Amino acid sequence: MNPLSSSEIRGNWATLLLPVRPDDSIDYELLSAEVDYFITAKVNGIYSNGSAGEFYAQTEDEFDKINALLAEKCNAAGMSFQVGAAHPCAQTARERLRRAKALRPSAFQVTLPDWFPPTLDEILRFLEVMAVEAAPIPLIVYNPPHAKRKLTPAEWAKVADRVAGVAGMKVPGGDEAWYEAMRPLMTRLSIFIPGHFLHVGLGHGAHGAYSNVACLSPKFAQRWYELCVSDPAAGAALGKRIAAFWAGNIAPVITQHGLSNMAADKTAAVAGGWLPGLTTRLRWPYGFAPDDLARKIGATARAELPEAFI
Ligand SMILES: N[C@@H](CC=O)C(=O)O
Repeated sequence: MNPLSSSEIRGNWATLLLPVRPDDSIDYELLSAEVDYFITAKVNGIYSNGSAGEFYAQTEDEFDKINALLAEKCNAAGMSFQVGAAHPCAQTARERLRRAKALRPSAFQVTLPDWFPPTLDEILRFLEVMAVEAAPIPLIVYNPPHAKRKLTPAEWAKVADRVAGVAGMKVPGGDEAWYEAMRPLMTRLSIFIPGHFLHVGLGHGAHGAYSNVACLSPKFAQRWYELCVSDPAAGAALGKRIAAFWAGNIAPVITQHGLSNMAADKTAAVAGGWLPGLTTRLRWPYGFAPDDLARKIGATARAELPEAFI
């Protein structure tokens, strides 16, 4: 694929959830079926190695195999794709990015160095080097709610000024004041907020979501994004129902059951039922939701959001 510019990175992007067998090995056949499904669903793009792709729990051989599979299928289908070259160790992240460059992704996703919270200078030094390594392929900075260091709007402005290779971000979003502070950056950086707040983010000028709603149903998430663009009022009305379903059913996987964000994403995917064989299992040592919880959430989803299952 060709590298994408910040203004081209928009819409509904699906995360490549890692299918894990009971013995903790990766089910590559199911991974391959998953990529095929996303291509058929005509999502705006696919990305590997977000949290639900479990980038932090892969050997380097596994990283290479997963991303080669994604790239081969996406390059053949003309589907935009991003490679998550993230790793808590900056040196390993740089090696991942170097090896994956030959796969010709549309962009790379990186997280910030993790062990000790980095200063802004350290963050800029990290991103400058990663951007030079990646060029001409741009970087997306994945700065999730649980990151040790969360960038403020003023710090994002410094990143944009100093590192031209950063094209976008994947962030939790914020309130009115946050969107107001981010407004000057919206023509320079692609801003992606959480999937279940897509309607709110788009209404404030954000560009899309690396989407947890696409975990529940990739096709529905795509239709909803397109509705938000063609008919913002109808998109917002549907968005309110999606957000209510999320608050009542998916968020409690984290807030009541004490599981991780990636456990919630996999629970949503199993509830959606679009990839037979996928389970809620995460790689050792992380806990995951029992299958009957996912089934129960799936039944609620079919009652509360029937249009997600047509
Ligand atoms: N945390 C997620 C976002 C989408 O569900 C990921 O990147 O995997």
